[in-house]
Amino acid sequence: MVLCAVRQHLLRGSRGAWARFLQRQSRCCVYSSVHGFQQEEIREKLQAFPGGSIELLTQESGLAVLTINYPSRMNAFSGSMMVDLEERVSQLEGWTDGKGLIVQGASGTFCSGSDLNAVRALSNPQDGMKMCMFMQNTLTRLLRLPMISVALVEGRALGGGAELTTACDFRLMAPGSVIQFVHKHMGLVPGWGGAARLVRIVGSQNALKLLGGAVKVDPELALQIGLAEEVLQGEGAGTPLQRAENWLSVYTKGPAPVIQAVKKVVLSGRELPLSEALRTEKDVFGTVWGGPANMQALASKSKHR
Ligand SMILES: CCC(=O)SCCNC(=O)CCNC(=O)[C@H](O)C(C)(C)COP(=O)(O)OP(=O)(O)OC[C@H]1O[C@@H](n2cnc3c(N)ncnc32)[C@H](O)[C@@H]1OP(=O)(O)O
Repeated sequence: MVLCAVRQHLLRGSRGAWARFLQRQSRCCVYSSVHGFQQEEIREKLQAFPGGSIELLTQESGLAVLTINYPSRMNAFSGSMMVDLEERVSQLEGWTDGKGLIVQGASGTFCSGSDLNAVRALSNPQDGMKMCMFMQNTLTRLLRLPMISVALVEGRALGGGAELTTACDFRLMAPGSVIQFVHKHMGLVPGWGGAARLVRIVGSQNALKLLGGAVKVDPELALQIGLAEEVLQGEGAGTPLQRAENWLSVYTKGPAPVIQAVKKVVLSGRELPLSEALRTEKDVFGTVWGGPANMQALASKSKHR
């Protein structure tokens, strides 16, 4: 009832207020203090395991590139990189011009999972669960960003690195690259939300095979089961990053509010029960209906031949 009143008020009020309301909704995390999760406490623990960085480059075109950068450890995630990632995701949430995001690893390889040195030091179940909640919150927010995201996989995406690829809308693989959920070999299962997302991407049968067999997924198999969208072929066609940018630009062409609306309606269809998804779709529709792009298209009497 109260929410309805707020919604009506916002609808009657500015379009910006409603957009901000929707944005806040998409920032909701999986875990909060209600679940015994104390963000600051775990941040402090993670910061005690430094090394590497997460770099964010935003471009005027509305595309951003997020780079996992710890080449001397094959881009494994140190504790401070987990905190960095959370901060970069916050920055992206506030980027009103954002339309597309490419997540890549530095120096020709994607990510070798969590830093095993940090894993050894945090090996008690309580700390492990806290790290897991922190990463689930961050990766859920990454997947829910109102922009179309791509994991550009070169080299290896192992363990948590494989999980990270599933927190993007699409996976593009370079020839010779591998995605491998190695968790079973480590006596583990995914904990960063990778299993839940994998089931939604490739179905439960394929997910069982990939996790149960710790299968090395090459580009051919990834295409076959729907884990990857494309293999970035062609030596002369620029760097893998340029090829990924070209691939993504097809889907991010157009005004930011429209591209963001596209992502929001697909996201709600993916995550919400049908009635709720339909209501969200209506709300998002209301943010673009009569908006500048819509008015311009009407004025130019655009044809779609
Ligand atoms: C969430 C659950 C998880 O993510 S559990 C972590 C899962 N990942 C792993 O177990 C990866 C273990 N590493 C490997 O299998 C190999 O190092 C891979 C990545 C295949 C690379 O092999 P190779 O090309 O021969 O290089 P290398 O072994 O000499 O590695 C270079 C340096 O990088 C390091 N490294 C690699 N991965 C990690 C990691 N996850 N954590 C910490 N350090 C890692 C290696 O130890 C090696 O370091 P150094 O040169 O010996 O000092």
